[in-house]
Amino acid sequence: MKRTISTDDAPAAVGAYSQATMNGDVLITAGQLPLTTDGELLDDESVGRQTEQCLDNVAAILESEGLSLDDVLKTTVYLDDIDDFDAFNESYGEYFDEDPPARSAVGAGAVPKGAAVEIEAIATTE
Ligand SMILES: C=C(N)C(=O)O
Repeated sequence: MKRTISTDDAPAAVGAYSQATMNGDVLITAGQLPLTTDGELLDDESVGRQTEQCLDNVAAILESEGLSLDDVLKTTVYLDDIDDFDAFNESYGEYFDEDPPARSAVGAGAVPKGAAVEIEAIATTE
């Protein structure tokens, strides 16, 4: 049965979606923007810093269910500008330096709220 995840340790949704949903062993996060828990959008920061904030938010959601980034099977990354790929990739690699999850990264052309990057993850408790 589906259940929704909500934690104050990650930014609130900016629309009609849950921070994450879970069914059985599988947790799926919503796309995380570079928002702080106070709702501040780090759109003036570098793409590397924005990537860190997105992944900090993913990690906080996972941790609210006793999981960590090590439990991530797959991420999907939306870049406003695919030319930011190398800078994004450098920061991303600091979070997943061993046995990284599968990943898709696309140049989306635009990301909500004018962010440079949005990251979602699928994780499992298994
Ligand atoms: C930021 C989002 N995840 C959304 O608007 O769906």
